[in-house]
Amino acid sequence: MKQRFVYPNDGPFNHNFNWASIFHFLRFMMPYRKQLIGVTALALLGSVTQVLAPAIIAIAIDKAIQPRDGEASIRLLLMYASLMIVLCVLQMAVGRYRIRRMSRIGQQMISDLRSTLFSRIQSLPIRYFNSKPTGSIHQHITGDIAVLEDIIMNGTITLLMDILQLVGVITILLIWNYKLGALIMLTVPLVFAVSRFLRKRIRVSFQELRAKQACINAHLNDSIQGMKVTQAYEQEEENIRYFESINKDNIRAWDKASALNQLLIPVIQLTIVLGLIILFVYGSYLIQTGVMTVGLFVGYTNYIFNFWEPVQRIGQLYSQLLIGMASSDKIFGIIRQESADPEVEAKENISIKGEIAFEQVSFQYDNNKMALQEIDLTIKAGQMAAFVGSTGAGKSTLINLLCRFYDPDQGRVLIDGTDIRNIANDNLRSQICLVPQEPFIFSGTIRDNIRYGKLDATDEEVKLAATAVHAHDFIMRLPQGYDTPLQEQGGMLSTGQKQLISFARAIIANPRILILDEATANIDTETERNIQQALKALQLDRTTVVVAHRLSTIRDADQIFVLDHGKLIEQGTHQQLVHHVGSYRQFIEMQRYLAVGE
Ligand SMILES: Nc1ncnc2c1ncn2[C@@H]1O[C@H](COP(=O)(O)OP(=O)(O)OP(=O)(O)O)[C@@H](O)[C@H]1O
Repeated sequence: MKQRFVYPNDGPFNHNFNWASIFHFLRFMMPYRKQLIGVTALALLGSVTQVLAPAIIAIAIDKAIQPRDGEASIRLLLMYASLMIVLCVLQMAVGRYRIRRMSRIGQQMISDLRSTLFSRIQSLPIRYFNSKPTGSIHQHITGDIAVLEDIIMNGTITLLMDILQLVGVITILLIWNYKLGALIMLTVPLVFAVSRFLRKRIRVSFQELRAKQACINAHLNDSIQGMKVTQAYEQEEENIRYFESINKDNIRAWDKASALNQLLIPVIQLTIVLGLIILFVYGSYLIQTGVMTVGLFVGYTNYIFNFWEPVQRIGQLYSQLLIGMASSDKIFGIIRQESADPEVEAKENISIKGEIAFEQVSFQYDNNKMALQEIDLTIKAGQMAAFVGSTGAGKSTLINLLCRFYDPDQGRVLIDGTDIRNIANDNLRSQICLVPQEPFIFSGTIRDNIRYGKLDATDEEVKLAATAVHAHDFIMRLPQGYDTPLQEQGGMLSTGQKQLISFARAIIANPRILILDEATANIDTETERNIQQALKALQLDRTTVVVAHRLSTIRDADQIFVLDHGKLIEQGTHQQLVHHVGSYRQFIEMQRYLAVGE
């Protein structure tokens, strides 16, 4: 099927172990070290009982069953049986307690990790989000964390117990009869060779599986966000078909990965049979020659299974560890990312008056195309300035630099004469407020949405802000007024109403510099009038920068800057610019023409 959607892959995971991630993971475990040592001790106890059981059976056969000493044998047998019962009960009790403790520690660790990851994501530079599909970030917070959760809760402790069991079994096998022990383990290199052969293939196949899952996530995200467009263009069937195809790809990738992962099992079963043959041939000889007892022979039979069982589990855990390694690589990769403002302590905290200056500013995004070239402009404190220009001219890019979502490649952006790179981001952003083109509505009430601009605002302040931007009347007409719950993206509100709410949110924040990325959407005349009046209220007593699409909004602007292909080509007041033959005049004429046409 033709690839309709392109979701960037997270990149291959080529190495077996990324030491930086392992180190980071261990550092992350440090606060839990005492609890983990406790759980490890319990695991050790569990393994000891597991390892001792076949030895006790072997001794019971040799010392109590074989001698047939009547009552003395029965007493000994009862003693060994009681020992076995005590060991089993101990193993069960310790196992249950260990699992409960480990789940609690694991949950705490995962909860900490999730919070650390979430707070790191909050402080990442905007550039990071441009290069990542939202679905892939979801995958890290949900899917990758779930993988690590599984490994922390089950994988690590099982691995530890299996290793302890192996060490115990090997020690006993060699102590009892080192020649027989060594012979039985002759097949170990064969298993290693096969697992080495499979390792790379398993890794690649699990990596493919992960990529398919990320693709499903990304497509789900796109489909839900773009539902209106999908339904408007009747693309539902096509979307379902595409989803089914990537869903099938996912199943195929899973089949392949799990088939490869299972390949080790028959090899291990074969080695168990080989081990048993060696034991039966050489063991019988040792019994005949009196070197070995029947009890030890039975003990060896049990230990052969006890030896290969953990090897098989470790083999299967290996692929789980590889997936976990890929997940931890992604998670700690994000945590290691530099935040948008890494040297925050060294920065100035200033009280902003509101003068803005761009000094010889040039900038390009990652696509190497110049978005801004040598921009020089100054906006005095308290002025209203407007950026005008055709689509792609660089207006939003200027705003992005002013909010410090990006830093210029050349030149400086200054506020009150200070380079904004020297102002702490939270200090800067607490005094700058951006009202984006697409007003964002969070899940919550209207009151919560307005209060987002000032979390400790009183109900009265919320009402005052809404009144100032002419939103109060429409809010009061809603059934629950300010307590009307809004779903994400504010589905029940009109575009204009959403915009008024985001204006109220801005005015309640009372910033020194207000940036308005004006909506391009057509709105009715009444809402337009409301918005015009709201804008006037917003501009009082602060510097305002407007990215203007409707030129009617900026007639009174103190300065208008006209951009074209990233360059500043005209500047002045409306009066100055309309009397000059240039781009601004062309825009005005074009809008007049379109308005008459309507
Ligand atoms: N995130 C980005 N990554 C790469 N290039 C970008 C990005 N955002 C914008 N650009 C490019 O930078 C240039 C300026 O874009 P910008 O968004 O600043 O224009 P604009 O004047 O605000 O346009 P519009 O009026 O359509 O919003 C364009 O060529 C655009 O393709």
